[in-house]
Amino acid sequence: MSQATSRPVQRALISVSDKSGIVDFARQLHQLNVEILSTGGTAKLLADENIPVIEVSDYTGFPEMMDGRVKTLHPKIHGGILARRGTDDAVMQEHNIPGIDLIVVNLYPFEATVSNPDCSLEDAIENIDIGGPTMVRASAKNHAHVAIVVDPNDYDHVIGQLTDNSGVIEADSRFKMAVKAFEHTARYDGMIANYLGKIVENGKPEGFATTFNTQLTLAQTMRYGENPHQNAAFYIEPNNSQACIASAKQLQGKELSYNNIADTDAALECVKQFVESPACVIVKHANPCGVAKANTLLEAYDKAFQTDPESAFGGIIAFNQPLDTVTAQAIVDRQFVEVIIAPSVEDGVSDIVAAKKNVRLLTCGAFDQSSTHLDYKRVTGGLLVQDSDQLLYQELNIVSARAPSEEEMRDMLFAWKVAKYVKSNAIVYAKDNRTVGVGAGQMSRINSARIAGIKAEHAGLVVPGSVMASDAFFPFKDGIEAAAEAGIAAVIQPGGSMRDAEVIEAADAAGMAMIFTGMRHFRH
Ligand SMILES: NC(=O)c1ncn([C@@H]2O[C@H](COP(=O)(O)O)[C@@H](O)[C@H]2O)c1NC=O
Repeated sequence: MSQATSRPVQRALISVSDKSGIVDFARQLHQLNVEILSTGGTAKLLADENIPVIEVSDYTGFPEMMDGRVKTLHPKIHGGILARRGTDDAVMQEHNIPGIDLIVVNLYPFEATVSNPDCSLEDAIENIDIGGPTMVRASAKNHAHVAIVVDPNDYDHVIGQLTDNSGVIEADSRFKMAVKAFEHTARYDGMIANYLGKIVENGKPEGFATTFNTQLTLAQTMRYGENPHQNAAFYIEPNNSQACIASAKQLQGKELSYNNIADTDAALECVKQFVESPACVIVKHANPCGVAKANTLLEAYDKAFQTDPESAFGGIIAFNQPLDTVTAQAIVDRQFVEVIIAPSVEDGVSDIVAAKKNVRLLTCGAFDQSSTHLDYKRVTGGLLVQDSDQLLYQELNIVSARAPSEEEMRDMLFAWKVAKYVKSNAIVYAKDNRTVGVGAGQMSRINSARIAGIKAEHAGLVVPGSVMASDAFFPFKDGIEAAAEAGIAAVIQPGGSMRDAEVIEAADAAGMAMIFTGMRHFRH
């Protein structure tokens, strides 16, 4: 942090596009005897509110020109901001450059402008603020002497500082606001580069930008990462309004760990798929180990738990509807759980979960099914970026001789949704809207099928009559034969193998119904 100046603020420059709160703020500055300089639109607003203000054009002797492209870009402004008080006093005097001690700027709304699909390239370019970021960066650089405010939420803090410290803004505050200012301009330039880096010949943005710029904010540092010898932190995206782990509210319990966050994300994203009736997903090590939907949340939880009680121990439980007291009580009475997350909790739930003070209870708000985002995966030396896997199937094509029954069809669609959230190779056995066995993350599909069978056996669940979902096609008929032997009645899979004919033949030989979805759901 640079050495503090203890000079009171005498002069402020205010130039804002987002004018919320500015009138009150400026009025208070005036009452504190701060002289206010301001640009056209802001100056007019303040003058209309009877706040004494000097227009920047009068101050510099230069009119605002070129449709606002040049307003504050003048040595009298930038000298006043950048001058090192004590070091540059003589030169300031020589060129008649008074110091400007407080800069209040927010930028042309580039992000909002380009979020309109009809925005032209010309409009976008005119909304690239030049004078604003120049003042923001200059004052942030010279935070030893100057305070920069880019966030209307900081107006009260600044007034508090000026009032409490006889007109001085403390060094610590100036430094923090300077960091915020550089974050602000970095994000702003990142958005511009992302937008322009996507522009194709017709002047419209398309596809992926030539560089990847994003700004995530530190939400939490952790005691450790995936393992105790790894340092870790959680960064979140700005302005996130969707129901997700990044915006979830923790009502009680220990601090979320790295693995808690990853697993809660997996559980929540899986349960979000079930909209029509109460559903529960229990996740262990990023894979659903029990999923069910039912008439009540309690029944859904009970069925999900029964799939794999062994694995559910220490699991993460996600619900798609407000958590009620009966279900909360059942969880607390029955099992060790790391995290419980639901859109909201009913009255009394927090008191029940409080009996287990370490259990993390989170709410995430109502689900918005329409929200889409990009998925990122770090590889050494790079980042893989893709659309998130939002779709479910391309078709539901009955390829077997026998058509599935209504119940089989229902269970196959249920199992298919779950399989999307199981690490590949994924095999999900299901019956009556609940998982019967889940085989996850195996290097061969047949082994995932075997594991699903073993899981069902351990839980004492009956496989015969269940359906099977496979996240990708069966390369050989052996997977189908093994499933038939276990008593699987119907199979849902993408299809598309070179040996589809053999696979279908094996299903027909076993009297199984088989659906091709035409869409694969690998998850690595
Ligand atoms: N060109 C300049 O010298 C300049 N100086 C400040 N601005 C911006 O003008 C806006 C405020 O304009 P007004 O006060 O006229 O509403 C602010 O967002 C500020 O960042 C400028 N505009 C764009 O670059």
